[in-house]
This record gives sequence, C-alpha cells and structure tokens, in this order.
Amino acid sequence: MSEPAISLSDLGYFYVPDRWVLRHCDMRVARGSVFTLLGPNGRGKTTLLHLLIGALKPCEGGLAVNGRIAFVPQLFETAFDYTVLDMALMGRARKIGLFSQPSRVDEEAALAALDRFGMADYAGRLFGELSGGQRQLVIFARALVAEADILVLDEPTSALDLENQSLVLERIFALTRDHGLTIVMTTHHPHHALAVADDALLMGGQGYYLFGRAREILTEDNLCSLYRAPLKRIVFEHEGSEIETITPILMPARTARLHSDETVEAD
Ligand SMILES: Nc1ncnc2c1ncn2[C@@H]1O[C@H](COP(=O)(O)OP(=O)(O)OP(=O)(O)O)[C@@H](O)[C@H]1O
Repeated sequence: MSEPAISLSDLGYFYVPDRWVLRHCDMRVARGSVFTLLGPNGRGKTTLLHLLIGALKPCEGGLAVNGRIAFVPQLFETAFDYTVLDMALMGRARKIGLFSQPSRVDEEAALAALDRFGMADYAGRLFGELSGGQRQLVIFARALVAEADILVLDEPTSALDLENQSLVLERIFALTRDHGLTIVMTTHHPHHALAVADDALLMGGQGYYLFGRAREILTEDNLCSLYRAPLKRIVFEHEGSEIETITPILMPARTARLHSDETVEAD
C-alpha cells in the first residue's frame, strides 16, 4: 500500500491540561481520496483540522502529513479591500515571490480557478462585498491556485445554497478524480459525506471514534447513536439512476402539533 497522505496514531490533544479534546485517535487518509470528519458540535473536528495544518501541536501520539496543505476555513474575513482576483492570486504567493508582480500566467491560473467555481465574472469585484457563500467559492479557487496536494476544508458547504452545495461537492469530487488531490473535510451533513467521501471518521466524544469506508460506517444505527436523532438511509430513482442518500427525520413540536391537528379534523 502506498504511503498515506495523512496518518494519525494514538493522537491526543487538550487546550486545558488534562481536559482531553482528542485522545487515542487513529486514522489514515489515502492519497487522492476524499475523507470526511463527522460528529456533533464540540467533539474536536476543527481542533483536528488545526492539528493537521500545523496550527496546533499534538500533546501525545503521532501525526504525519505527506504533502503540501491548503486550508479553507469556514468563514473568511479580510480587513483590506482586495478584489476577487487579488484574493485568488494570493494562492500563487509562493510562486510570485515577495517583491514581484503576478505574471500573465499567474493571472490566467487565478482566473481559471475562479471559473471552476463559477466566480470568474466577479474577478474585478471587491471580495468584502460578496456574500458569505460567494466568498467561500473564491477561497476554494485560491486553494486550487496554490497547487497544494491536500485541501483541508472546514464545513465547506455550510454557507452555501442548495445549488452551490451541489457545485462544491461536484468540484471536490472532480479535484480528486482529475487532479489526484487529497481532500479532508468536516461536515454536519451525512448525505454530503455519503455523496463524496471514500473514508470517514465518526467522532462521538469521550474517546469514541469510528474510522472506515464511508459507505460501510455511515449506517442508520451508527448515525442515530452519534447524533441522538433519527436518520434514514434511502435509495431513490433520479434521471434513470439509483441514488443512495441519508436524510434526518426532524420532528419539532410544531410538526407534531400539525399532525395531531389533522387527526382531530379528520375525526
Ligand atoms: N481555544 C480553545 N481553548 C479552549 N477550549 C477550546 C478552544 N477551542 C476549542 N475548544 C474546546 O474544544 C472542544 C472541541 O472544539 P472544536 O471546535 O474542535 O469542536 P467541533 O467538533 O469542531 O465543533 P463544531 O461542530 O461546533 O464546530 C470544545 O469543547 C471546545 O469548547
């Protein structure tokens, strides 16, 4: 088996001594694969991403990263009035050098990356004037321009509408298929993980981790006990293909009341 892009062995981390956020965590991310981290709030997903990108150092255990990482955070703010093209060009900083101007090749690479995320028409606009979702797409383009081997994405679809969620998932899949990139992403949407991930890590807290092939571990039983909420894995027909997905069953009090009202009227 070839060397993995990332491997963790018995990794542990705390912010406050002895209050472990991660402990005895083992996993491997294969090169050219999509890997997702799932779990309820506060289980250490973002902490693990920060360890992968080197912003935090493990308190115990081993962490090996083989390749250059680009990180796409959840929300991106900048204090300066950069244009969308400037933001994408920042991905070339390593190639351009501190005191040089971007070349035509750099600009073409930045525009091509913006185009891949449907943002080329916004190249001359100010980044700060875009919506949260549009900014997310530009930051994706910037990571692509950086020519990293591994993209680490913190909830890449959280600010996006349904069409752009689909666009970004499609791009994520294409980046591995066409460019051999390795993708590590967190998500609160098990159906996004099932749609694109090869492997997954379920993080339940208090040392509970389940690592494996996404299709094998994203089961109704595992997800219901992870989120303490009902979910259903379903297969449906779409344009002649069978699609498998996962849907949460949300039953807030209002929905329950509507049901009981209907029952009363029927009587
Ligand atoms: N800088 C910090 N100092 C102290 N504790 C922190 C710090 N950052 C995070 N934590 C704690 O570490 C735990 C894990 O946080 P983390 O943000 O990694 O979780 P998460 O799984 O990404 O959550 P979410 O799904 O809500 O984004 C939480 O209990 C959080 O309060």
